[in-house]
Amino acid sequence: MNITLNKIGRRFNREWIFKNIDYSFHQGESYAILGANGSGKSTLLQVLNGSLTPSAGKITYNDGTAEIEAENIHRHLSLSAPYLEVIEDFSLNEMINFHFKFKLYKAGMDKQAVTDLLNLQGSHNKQIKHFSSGMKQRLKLALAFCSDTPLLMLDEPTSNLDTQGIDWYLSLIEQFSSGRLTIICSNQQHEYGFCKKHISIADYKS
Ligand SMILES: Nc1ncnc2c1ncn2[C@@H]1O[C@H](COP(=O)(O)OP(=O)(O)OP(=O)(O)O)[C@@H](O)[C@H]1O
Repeated sequence: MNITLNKIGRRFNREWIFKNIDYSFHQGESYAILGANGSGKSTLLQVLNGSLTPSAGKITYNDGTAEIEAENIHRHLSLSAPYLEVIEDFSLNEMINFHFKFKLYKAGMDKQAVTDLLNLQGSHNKQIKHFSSGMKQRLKLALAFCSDTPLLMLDEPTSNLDTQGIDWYLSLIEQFSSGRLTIICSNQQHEYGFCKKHISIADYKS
């Protein structure tokens, strides 16, 4: 999947969060969207994933053979973000079943492999509302990484993770990001150190 931004801007009421972004994201590359708290990283990610419309400019998605409509881009992407909720009343088992009704497993993965990856074998029937914040974060990441989509979008991927969790996240990057277009919103170097391309929101304020 390739994404092309042509003079993209987004405002809330009268306040422009960013303006005039001309940029191309390419399949197989990893990008970090960087900036201070409140600068507009999540807003840009939401524009990129089709959940917010741009206030100016044009966004184009192309899978290498054809253009994809913005309203259909959600089928091609996996997202992990603080504002993306898991279903608290579901058990782990139900959450995994539910998620993979809409997405295919990455090659070699199935429900057992996802549970093994989470290291939560004893928690199949535990309700997600009883998970710790770190366990919930691991679940969101595992669902995103293990879904067979060309686009992987991660907003603050290591929030609520301890040192071990951060190493685990980096191992998922190694194992599951190859060949995908990966876009990460972050202001923590350990989350995006492997990204070769950086987009600084501060460059698009005027
Ligand atoms: N729905 C909304 N209505 C009005 N303003 C909004 C809305 N969503 C975001 N904003 C504003 O847009 C700006 C950018 O917010 P955004 O969440 O994109 O920043 P961020 O860089 O991701 O921040 P953080 O690092 O704290 O997560 C902030 O000033 C925020 O208050």
